[in-house]
Amino acid sequence: MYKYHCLNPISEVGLAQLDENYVVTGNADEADAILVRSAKMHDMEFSRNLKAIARAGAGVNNIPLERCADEGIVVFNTPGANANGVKELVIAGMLLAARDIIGGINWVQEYEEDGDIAKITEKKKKAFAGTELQGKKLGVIGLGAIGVRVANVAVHLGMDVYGYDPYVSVDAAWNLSRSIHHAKTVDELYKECDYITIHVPALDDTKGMIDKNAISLMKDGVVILNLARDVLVNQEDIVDALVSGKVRSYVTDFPTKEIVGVKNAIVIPHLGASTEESEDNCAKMAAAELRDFLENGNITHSVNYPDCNMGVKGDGERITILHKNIPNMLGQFTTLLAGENMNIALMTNKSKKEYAYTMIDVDSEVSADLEEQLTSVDGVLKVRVIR
Ligand SMILES: NC(=O)c1ccc[n+]([C@@H]2O[C@H](COP(=O)([O-])OP(=O)(O)OC[C@H]3O[C@@H](n4cnc5c(N)ncnc54)[C@H](O)[C@@H]3O)[C@@H](O)[C@H]2O)c1
Ligand SMILES: O=C(O)CC[C@@H](O)C(=O)O
Repeated sequence: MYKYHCLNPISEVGLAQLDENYVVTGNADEADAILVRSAKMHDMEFSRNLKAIARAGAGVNNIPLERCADEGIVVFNTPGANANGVKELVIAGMLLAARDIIGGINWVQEYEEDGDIAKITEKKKKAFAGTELQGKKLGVIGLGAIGVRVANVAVHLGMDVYGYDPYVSVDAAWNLSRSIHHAKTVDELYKECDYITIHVPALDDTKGMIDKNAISLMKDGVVILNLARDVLVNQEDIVDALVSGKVRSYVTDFPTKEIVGVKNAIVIPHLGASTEESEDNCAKMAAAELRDFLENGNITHSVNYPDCNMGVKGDGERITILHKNIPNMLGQFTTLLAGENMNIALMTNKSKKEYAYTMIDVDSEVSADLEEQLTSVDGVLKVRVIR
């Protein structure tokens, strides 16, 4: 029986996949796995029993990834599972910036009781007029699950689209419309585009990438959209640019104390992934990743350990070892198994940066003593025997 703990509400459709072998617990310290959305986990202490954290979503900047890796906790995310939801909100954001739809609706509500509303409307509506998206240049920074979808749909809206992503994956490149211009530098995109939307993770080299220097390269009256993370855009610089009129509108999914209430900031309360479909997709993928890891030891879509798959565990026992990616680990493991006269039926080892994972199927029972010896090998972070 495995225990899981939810730090945020997780869609029931996903949780339903955790069958009779799973029970929810309100106590994170006794959980084998944690499911989370945006709850901040940096200050949390993790119990030795915790094996995995699944982020039902894409961004993992709320989780201390390296500390988890050092403590032998595998962190998963759900790539692409909410990308369509975010894409649709980006398009809505562009439309809200192009015309003063929000101002117009608010104005109508003020006249709710007025019998002459139809007549006044025709007089006043010009105050809320705007422009169309067709024919405008859109720059997409980050061509991952969301960026590719936004770029492709913008092409269908008649926009001239520029994409920038120095690390674009082969899959993403295949999915990208051929009519999208490849910006070789982000500065080129800044200089060309009327709308700029950012879809990169919050990393050391992306935090604050849209600052006063970047903004100074952009066209006067540019619209910037940020449905990725607040920290990607320097908050003081964007406020200054809105006040001066250099930036016509800033659409963000991240309310901060600096941006809320600033004229021409369209601030959405982090609704990008808040659709039934995205919530279900993320929860289903997260639950499936956790099950496969807890029951078979397989790792899919981890952000701090390598992906590794030896299929469904058979009748024999499976040893899984999370360890540092340093020389001679496999040699030490196999020597210890040989010392116990154990036959290895199947073995896989994968590494990712400083961390590695070894899975070993054996034909006989793993003793507590062998488990202890494997755990004591220098560089081993966690050993688990799936029986
Ligand atoms: N508002 C929301 O509710 C919501 C929902 C999902 C994701 N997000 C945010 O959006 C981000 C992107 O999501 P995704 O699903 O598209 O992720 P993804 O991992 O599929 O794509 C990210 C892309 O950014 C690129 N990239 C990384 N560094 C870059 C740089 N310096 N310059 C240009 N490109 C760079 C990567 O190569 C990758 O292609 C997430 O990390 C998350 O922070 C927000
Ligand atoms: O869980 C959410 O609502 C937001 C998720 C989003 O920020 C993500 O990075 O996937």
